[in-house]
Amino acid sequence: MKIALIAHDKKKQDIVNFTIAYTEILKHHTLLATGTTGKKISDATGLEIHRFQSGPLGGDQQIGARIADNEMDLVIFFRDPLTAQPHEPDISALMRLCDVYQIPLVTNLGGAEVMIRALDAGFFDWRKL
Ligand SMILES: O=C(CO)COP(=O)(O)O
Repeated sequence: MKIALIAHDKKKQDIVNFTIAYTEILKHHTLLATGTTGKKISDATGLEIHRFQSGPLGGDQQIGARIADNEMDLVIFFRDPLTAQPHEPDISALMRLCDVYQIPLVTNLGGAEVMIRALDAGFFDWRKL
């Protein structure tokens, strides 16, 4: 599966910890990320990650484009709900496209914990249809 990994600055340590914990599952998938998030994850885990631009510089939109092209199966996006983001329209657009194309989206650690187990259990096989 093609999985997007994104985290706002105050959530980056959370996504690093999450990917360390689930490296054994994630290494079997194609991983893509916004720039800074991807660098932190690959430095911490050694996972191979395709990195787009940083979020504020267009990375969210690049991931949105992949969704529109049916080239993304899951979006794990650790959002910071307590800090205003200069690129909020890009973030909204990315989440909107997940809804347009029925792409599973989780926006916090709790959702990600459930989704990664579902992924490992084969619950994403419908995406191959
Ligand atoms: O801002 C982001 C998502 O909206 C994340 O971008 P970075 O991973 O480049 O920090």
